[in-house]
Amino acid sequence: MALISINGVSRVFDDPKRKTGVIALDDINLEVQRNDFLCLLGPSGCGKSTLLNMIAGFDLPSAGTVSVGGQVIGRPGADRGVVFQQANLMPWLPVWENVAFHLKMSGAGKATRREKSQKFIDMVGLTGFENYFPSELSGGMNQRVGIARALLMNPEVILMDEPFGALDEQTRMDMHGELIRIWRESKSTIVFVTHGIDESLALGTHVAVMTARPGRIRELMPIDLARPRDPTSPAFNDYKRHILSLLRPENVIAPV
Ligand SMILES: Nc1ncnc2c1ncn2[C@@H]1O[C@H](COP(=O)(O)OP(=O)(O)OP(=O)(O)O)[C@@H](O)[C@H]1O
Repeated sequence: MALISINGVSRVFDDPKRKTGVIALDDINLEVQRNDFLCLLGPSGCGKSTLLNMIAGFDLPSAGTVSVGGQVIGRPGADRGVVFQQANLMPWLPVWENVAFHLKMSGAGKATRREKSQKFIDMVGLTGFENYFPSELSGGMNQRVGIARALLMNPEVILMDEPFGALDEQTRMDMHGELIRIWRESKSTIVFVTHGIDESLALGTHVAVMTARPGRIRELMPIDLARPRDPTSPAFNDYKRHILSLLRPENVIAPV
């Protein structure tokens, strides 16, 4: 059985100003297996975040269902960890307290929080920075704290909404390598929103290409590329050309 099942999901937002509705998602059907790394790829406004928010339980479909582990999602839960574009850390708390934030909310004592956070601080490569504050860290390091915070709850699924969108190119590429290592070590299942074709091909075991207005899945493709992935390889560029043809069907690039 798939870990995540999205069945006939549509989402219509009211637009009271224009007295009409915006069809953000139209009849989405997708399955994500345990340990998949699915990238949701598409142009701005195609409904990627809306779909991710429904898996997270922040929003509900207008029609259809989203299930995780066989349970229909109706609200957020500890089985789903979320990482946003901004790490949303508490600036007044050191790294280890930010990582253990959800444990504090559930009433765990300081010694337990400190101990449990260490494994994940080590996993994201922040050993030695436990007592630093977010303002003392780079953007990439702050995102690592956000990832460690999501991992600590041992979620079934990690949901990431353009988590590296605000990082420079070099840091983003470094973070791709780190995330793949973390994904393998933690044996997690990841759904990752991006509008970057290269990013989706660097990361995904699968890429779901979406089209805009109304948002639909144009194609779900398994990515059969060895890791570490080489963005200059012919196979990588074959995938890229195919994705471009899906995103811009009127503008197909001839093979070279
Ligand atoms: N709360 C809302 N109320 C009304 N319309 C909304 C709301 N949230 C999203 N939309 C609309 O739904 C569509 C999809 O938005 P969404 O943010 O999911 O797209 P996206 O693919 O994640 O875009 P981006 O890459 O720019 O973040 C857009 O047309 C957007 O304007």
